[in-house]
Parts: sequence; structure tokens; C-alpha cells
Amino acid sequence: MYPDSMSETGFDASARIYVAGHRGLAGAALVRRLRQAGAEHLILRRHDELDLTNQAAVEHFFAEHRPDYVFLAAARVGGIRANSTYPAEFVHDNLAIQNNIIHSAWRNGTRKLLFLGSSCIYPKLAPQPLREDSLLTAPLESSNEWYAIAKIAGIKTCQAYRRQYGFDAICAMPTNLYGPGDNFDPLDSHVLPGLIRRFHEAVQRGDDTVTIWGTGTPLREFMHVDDLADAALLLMQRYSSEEIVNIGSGDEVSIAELAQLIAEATGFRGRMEFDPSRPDGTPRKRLDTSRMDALGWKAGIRLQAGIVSTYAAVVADRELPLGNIRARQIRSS
Ligand SMILES: NC(=O)C1=CN([C@@H]2O[C@H](COP(=O)(O)OP(=O)(O)OC[C@H]3O[C@@H](n4cnc5c(N)ncnc54)[C@H](OP(=O)(O)O)[C@@H]3O)[C@@H](O)[C@H]2O)C=CC1
Ligand SMILES: C[C@H]1O[C@H](OP(=O)(O)OP(=O)(O)OC[C@H]2O[C@@H](n3cnc4c(=O)[nH]c(N)nc43)[C@H](O)[C@@H]2O)[C@@H](O)[C@@H](O)C1=O
Repeated sequence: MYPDSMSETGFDASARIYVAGHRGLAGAALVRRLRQAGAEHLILRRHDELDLTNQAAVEHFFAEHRPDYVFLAAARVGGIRANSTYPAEFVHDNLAIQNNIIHSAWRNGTRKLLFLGSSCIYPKLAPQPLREDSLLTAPLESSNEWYAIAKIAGIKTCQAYRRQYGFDAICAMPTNLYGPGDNFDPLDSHVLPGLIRRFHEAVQRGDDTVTIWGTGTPLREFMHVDDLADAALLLMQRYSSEEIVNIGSGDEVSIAELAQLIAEATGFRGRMEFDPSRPDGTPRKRLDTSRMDALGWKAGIRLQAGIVSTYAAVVADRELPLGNIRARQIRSS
């Protein structure tokens, strides 16, 4: 499934590796993958230990710990409702986090930094599958344009620091991610975890109907977060260019088909209703993965199996309480 080179981190054993956002969906997967590959010196800080929007605190942290490699997986992230509800937080926090980390990493001798962007950076109606060179060729999807603009600024910052200072910053654009340790908040989560929670609670309560937001017709590509972590490690080892790189799985379904997969995984046998008063967002955003293909990498976890294993994991880890407890509040560090 993965090239042999993935068996080791590819970094020297003493390398100091900082994973920003290590308790998040992607950050936690990166920590799992790095530990599996034998990383011995991971530097990890929780949000309540280091607020990455605080420039002075970030500069002090980097000056003290001088990480050799940085995986930038910290961000203000959420689904379509969260993006539309908190646009100021999304643009402010993401610009601050990425500016602080990229600048302090460069200033304090970090050898290489990987920045995680998103498939949201591409124009709403760009030709599919989305190629990296379609960036900034047409208007963005309005429901997450503040987040997208921040991500685009992060890409441009990495490119600028490479051009002016020779800083080895690389940028990966993942498609929609899912997996254990996701944000299952009933309102602010992404669609896949949001529906897992909704179907799970419907089964627990014996409800016979579940409502899906929107028309169910938009198409989305989903990739298991462990595949993302594997691809990110490969890029950190073998990729160095200012050109951004899409990371996709090719697993594309409609929202209605996704809901059916989740109903089957959770054992829900009732009726699904669609609420067209809720926004659909962008109609489609499947990624062209030619650049990752050229590196000999393919995603290995198929969507149906990934949903089943994710649901089993989150139920076993009790990440799905009834009520409004955010899964993150009960996640172990
Ligand atoms: N999830 C997805 O579908 C996709 C995600 N991405 C990108 O991947 C990256 C990770 O996303 P994902 O793992 O889903 O996000 P999560 O929300 O799961 O994790 C984000 C992490 O960043 C931390 N964080 C947020 N703000 C701050 C802050 N001010 N100071 C310190 N830490 C902070 C969070 O800590 P806490 O929760 O404690 O606040 C959390 O640990 C992001 O850059 C995102 O844009 C790209 C494409 C798809
Ligand atoms: C991941 C990437 O992409 C994200 O964009 P998105 O894919 O549009 O976001 P989403 O995961 O919330 O999927 C939304 C789609 O799904 C439908 N939908 C149905 N029912 C629920 C539901 O219960 N919750 C949600 N959130 N959506 C639902 C909803 O109507 C719409 O059609 C960015 O936010 C940004 O975070 C980013 O980086």
C-alpha cells in the first residue's frame, strides 16, 4: 500500500519534530504515523499550553525548542455551518497561527515545514478533478471563503519564505478528511462525523427519521486521516518545491450516498429526510492527484471500510456521548 521508504521516518533519530495541533484529527494521525515510523523526539503542545495565535508565545517556544521539522496541522476548522457562522474567527485565527509558526520556524532554524491547506482553496466551479494550477483562476465557494483565503495566504507565505530566504516550506492540499479523533460536534463538525453522530443518536433513541442538511446531491471526496498522515510523512521526506500538492483518495460520493453508508454502519433502518433550507456548499471538489501519483503514493483505506472502522473506534472510545459534549473535550492528550 505504501512505498518501502515509509517504514522509517527518514529523519535522523535525534531530529526534533513538532506537530502543531497534535490533538486534532490530522495532528493525532500524524503523531500515530511518526511514532509507528520510529520518531523518538516529538514536541507536542496542547492549545491550553501554547496559543498559536500569540506571536510572542510562539516565538519563545520556537527559540527554546528549535524543532528541526514542523507539521502545521493546527487551525480553526469546521464544517459548512461553522465556516458561515464564525467567519472572523476562521480568517483571524488561521492567518495568525500560520503566520506565527511559519515565521518563527524560519527564524529559529527549522529545516523543513509542511503546511496543511485544503481542497477549499480552489474555485467553486473549477474543472474537475481539481488541478493545483486552477488556484486563483475564479471565485471561491462563498460558504468557506474566509477560511479558504486564509489557507491561500498560508500557501503564498510558504512560497515567499522559500523565494526570499530559501526556507524549505512545502504545502499539501488534503481533500475532506475523516477518522477517529474527529470533531463530532452536532453543529460545527464536518458532514461525515456530523452524520455519524446524528445516526448514532437516532439509533440510541429509537428515532425512525434522520434529517440530512441540504439536497444530498453535492459530491464530496473523502480520505481517511491515516492516509493523509502517511502522505504527509512521504512529502516531508521526499518533496521540496514551492508547488502545492493535492492529496486525495478518489473516493467520491454524493451526500445522500454518504448518508446511506453511515446508516448501514450505525445500524439505522429508518427514513432519511433532506432539509434544502440548509446550504449545499460547493457542488463538487474532487482532487487531481497526479503529483502524488508521480511520487508512487496511493490512498489505501476505502471509504466504506473507513467509515465502519471509524464508527467502531469512536463508539469504543466513547467519543459519542449524547448531549452537546464536544468529542474534543473528552479526548485524551
Ligand atoms: N478535517 C478536514 O476535513 C480537513 C482538514 N484540513 C486541514 O488539516 C488541518 C487539521 O485539520 P483537523 O485536524 O481536521 O482540525 P481539528 O480541528 O481536528 O484540529 C485542529 C487542532 O488545532 C488546534 N488549535 C486550533 N486553534 C489553536 C490555537 N489558537 N492554538 C493552539 N492550537 C490550536 C486544535 O486544538 P483545540 O481543539 O484544543 O482548540 C486542534 O488540536 C487544518 O489545517 C485543516 O485546515 C484540510 C482538509 C480537510
Ligand atoms: C473539509 C473542507 O471542506 C469543508 O467544506 P464542505 O465539504 O462543504 O463542508 P462539510 O463537511 O460541512 O460538508 C457540507 C456538505 O454536507 C452536507 N451536510 C448534510 N448533513 C450535514 C451535517 O449534518 N453536517 C454538515 N457539516 N454538513 C452536512 C451540507 O449540506 C453540504 O452539502 C470546509 O468547511 C472546510 O472545513 C474544509 O477544509
